[in-house]
Amino acid sequence: MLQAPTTMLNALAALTSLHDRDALSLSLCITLQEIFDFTQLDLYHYRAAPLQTDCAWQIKHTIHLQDGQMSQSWHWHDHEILSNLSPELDPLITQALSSSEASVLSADGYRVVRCLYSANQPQLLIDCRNTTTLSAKDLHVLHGMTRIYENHSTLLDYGQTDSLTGLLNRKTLEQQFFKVMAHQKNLNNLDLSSADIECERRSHPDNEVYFLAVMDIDHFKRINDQFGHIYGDEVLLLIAQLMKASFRSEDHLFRFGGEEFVIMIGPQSEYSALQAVERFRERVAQFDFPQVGQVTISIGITQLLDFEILSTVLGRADEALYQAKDQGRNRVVSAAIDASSIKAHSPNNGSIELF
Ligand SMILES: Nc1nc2c(ncn2[C@@H]2O[C@H](COP(=O)(O)OP(=O)(O)OP(=O)(O)O)[C@@H](O)[C@H]2O)c(=O)[nH]1
Repeated sequence: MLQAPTTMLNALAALTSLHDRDALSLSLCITLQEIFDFTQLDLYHYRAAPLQTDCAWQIKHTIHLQDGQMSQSWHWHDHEILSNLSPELDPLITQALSSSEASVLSADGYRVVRCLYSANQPQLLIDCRNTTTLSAKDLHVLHGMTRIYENHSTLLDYGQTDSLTGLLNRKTLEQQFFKVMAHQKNLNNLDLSSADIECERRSHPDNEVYFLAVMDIDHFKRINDQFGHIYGDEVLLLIAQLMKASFRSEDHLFRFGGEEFVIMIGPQSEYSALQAVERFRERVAQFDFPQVGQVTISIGITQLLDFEILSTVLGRADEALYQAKDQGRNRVVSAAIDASSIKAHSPNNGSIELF
C-alpha cells in the first residue's frame, strides 16, 4: 500500500512549500489518498464557534474524496446539529477530539479519524475509510505525515497572525484579497459545467458581492494616555474578540496595524454587509471595557469591484472612514460608488479595466 520513499519525500516537499491554508489542506488530502489509496477520505475544518451561538464548536465539511472523485462543500455547521443530522459522524469524531485519534473496524470496513492541531488548537479532522485496518507501519506513516502538516501549519500561524489579537496580520491581507477577488470573479463568470460553482451560485444570488471595511478605534491615544498602554492593549484584544463573535465564519478579520482593523465581508448583499458592520459598531459602543468604560469605533466600508487592486479598495474605504471621523465618529460611512465604475468593472462589459 505504501509508496516508495522518494514519492513520499516529493509529496512532503510539495506540501511544505504551500503557504495558503486551503491549498495546504487540499494537498494533505490528495497526498494521503495517493499514499494509502483510502476508499474514502473526508476533511473537516474545525473551529471554536462565535460567542453568540450556544454551540461550542462548528465544523465545515470541505473535501470528500471517493473513487478518485473529489467534491467540496463550504458550509459551517454547529457540531451538535451536524451530529444529530448525521449520527454516523459520531462518536468517532467526538472521541478523536478528546484523544486526537479514534478508529473502528466494523462490517463496513475500517475507519480512522484524526484531529490535527495548529498552535495547540484543533484545526482539521481527517476521516479516512479503508476496506481493511491499517498496519502499524501504515499508521506510523499517517502519524508522521499529519505531524509534519501540524508543524508547517503552526509555522504559518506565526507568520500570518497578529500576536496580540490572534487576527490575521496585514501581510496576509493581500493574499486573502487575491483569493476573494478570484472567488468574486468566479461567481460572476460562471462555468455552468462546473457542478461545484453552480451549487455555489445557487447559494449566492447575483446581488451578493464582497465588501471591505476599515475600522479605527476613536480617540485611542486618549485611552493610552489616560489608562496606560496595558489597558490600551486590552482594548485591542477585546475589540478583536468582539469582531470574532460578531462576524460570520466566512468573513476575514485583520489587524491592519496600531488601532486599525480590516474586515473582508461576503459574499453578501449590500444591505446585509452594512447591517453586519452597523451591528458590530453598536456592540462595541455598548460593551463595558474593564477600567476604560465606553469605547467607540468608526468604520468606512466599500464594495469590491472586479479587477481592482487592494490599494484602490483600501483608499476608498479609508476615505469613507475619514468621513465617519469627520462627521463626529462612532458611525459607519459607506463609500459611494457611481454606476459608471460598476459598469466599467462588470465582466459583461467590453471595456474591462485591466492593469
Ligand atoms: N496600546 C497600544 N497602543 C497603540 C498600539 N499601536 C498604536 N497605538 C497607539 O494608538 C494611538 C493612535 O492615535 P491617533 O492616530 O492619534 O488616533 P486616535 O487617538 O485614535 O484618534 P482618532 O483616530 O482621530 O479618533 C497612538 O497613541 C499610538 O501610540 C498598540 O499596539 N498598543
